[in-house]
Amino acid sequence: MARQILTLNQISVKGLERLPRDCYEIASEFSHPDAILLRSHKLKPEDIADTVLAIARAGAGVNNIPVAECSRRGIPVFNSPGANANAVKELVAAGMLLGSRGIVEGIQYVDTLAAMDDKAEMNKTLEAQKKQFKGSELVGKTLGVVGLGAIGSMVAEMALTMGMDVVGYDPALSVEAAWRLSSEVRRADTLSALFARCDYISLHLPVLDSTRGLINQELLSAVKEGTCLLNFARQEIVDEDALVAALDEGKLRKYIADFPSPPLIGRDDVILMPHIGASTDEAEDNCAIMAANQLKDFLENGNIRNSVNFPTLVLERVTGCRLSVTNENVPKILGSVLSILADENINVIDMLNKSRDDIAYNLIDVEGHTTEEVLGKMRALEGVINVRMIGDCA
Ligand SMILES: NC(=O)c1ccc[n+]([C@@H]2O[C@H](COP(=O)([O-])OP(=O)(O)OC[C@H]3O[C@@H](n4cnc5c(N)ncnc54)[C@H](O)[C@@H]3O)[C@@H](O)[C@H]2O)c1
Ligand SMILES: O=C(O)[C@H](O)COP(=O)(O)O
Repeated sequence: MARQILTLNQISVKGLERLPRDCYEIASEFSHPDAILLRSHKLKPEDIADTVLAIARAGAGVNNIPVAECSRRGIPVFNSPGANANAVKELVAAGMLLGSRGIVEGIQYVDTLAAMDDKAEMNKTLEAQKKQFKGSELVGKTLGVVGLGAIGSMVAEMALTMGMDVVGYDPALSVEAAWRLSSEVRRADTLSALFARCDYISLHLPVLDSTRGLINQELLSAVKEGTCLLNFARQEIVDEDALVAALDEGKLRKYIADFPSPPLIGRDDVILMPHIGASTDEAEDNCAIMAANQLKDFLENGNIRNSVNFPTLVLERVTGCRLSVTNENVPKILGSVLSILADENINVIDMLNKSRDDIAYNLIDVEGHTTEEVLGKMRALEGVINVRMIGDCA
């Protein structure tokens, strides 16, 4: 029977093509889907049917998904790290240029000349007025990058090639991300040290409980006078009252962001875009392909790559029948699962077990076949969250 994939946003066709129609039905309405594929749709716990085995986010941020609830229910949530990083980097480059030159103001001024039909008069007027749109160059200025993951590291690299000095701050930097980073990026030990010395600051960290409102009044009051703050990460990372105060006081010269909000719209010192950081053909394709591939491999093989709540676990198939077991990360459960198989004379050929936070996940390849009754015994064990037969088990 074909698996049903519920799409809650428009997903690039190139990604959907990874899910062949003879094995997958894809639609924006299913009452009992096997999986959900989405972008920024705000997913409520009650909208996740009991049949859902996995959720894939074609994009980076997963703050629109109730991840803790998914973990409790044993549902892996996947994202597509890095797949839209270049798109965001390019928009940040545009944002920095919009912050350094009177581009937006100049364009708006030119639009006011539409009624002037004398070309010579127009030239004379704008040559006289253009001094108000003078800016400064990025070369030699200092950019602070907060969050040096997939996007932040690319933004840092781009700024270096534009002749800027780059300072970075990331207390949770992964080893992989550190290897990607240019040695020319200088390290700030604290956020306030970064805020005190940069002409431009660009945010590239996720919104988490620990980062919500991170850019607060204390930091913004210590910012170098005339700094331009760029936020292409998430609105919630910046405390809006503190931001407005810093702009009103002239501490911040400009705020350039991908997240409009009523108190910010219409201000001369704010440039807002409608959350288009990842809206390029290339990023939409890359994210959808990565998300669909990960979903397919999970549904067909139980493998987990790029999950935000499950451990990475990939096991080559050696038999037709594979079992996946998700359980609370406590002792003895795996032993009990294996005892059930042993009692049934079912031979284990290969297996892998990994844990992450409160979740343990196991793939067990068995010889021959197994039955729903055996799985029922496993499901009845205390601490087992779900058990799935994958492949030719019946
Ligand atoms: N505007 C857009 O359309 C758009 C597109 C893609 C991503 N995003 C946002 O950008 C965020 C980053 O994306 P990414 O692909 O670079 O993710 P990533 O996971 O590769 O990098 C995030 C980095 O932030 C760091 N970090 C975590 N907490 C931090 C803290 N308190 N201070 C400083 N750094 C911290 C992490 O260690 C990591 O290195 C996403 O979570 C998403 O919210 C926005
Ligand atoms: O986190 C992300 O990947 C971005 O915010 C992109 O969101 P989108 O897929 O809705 O454009």
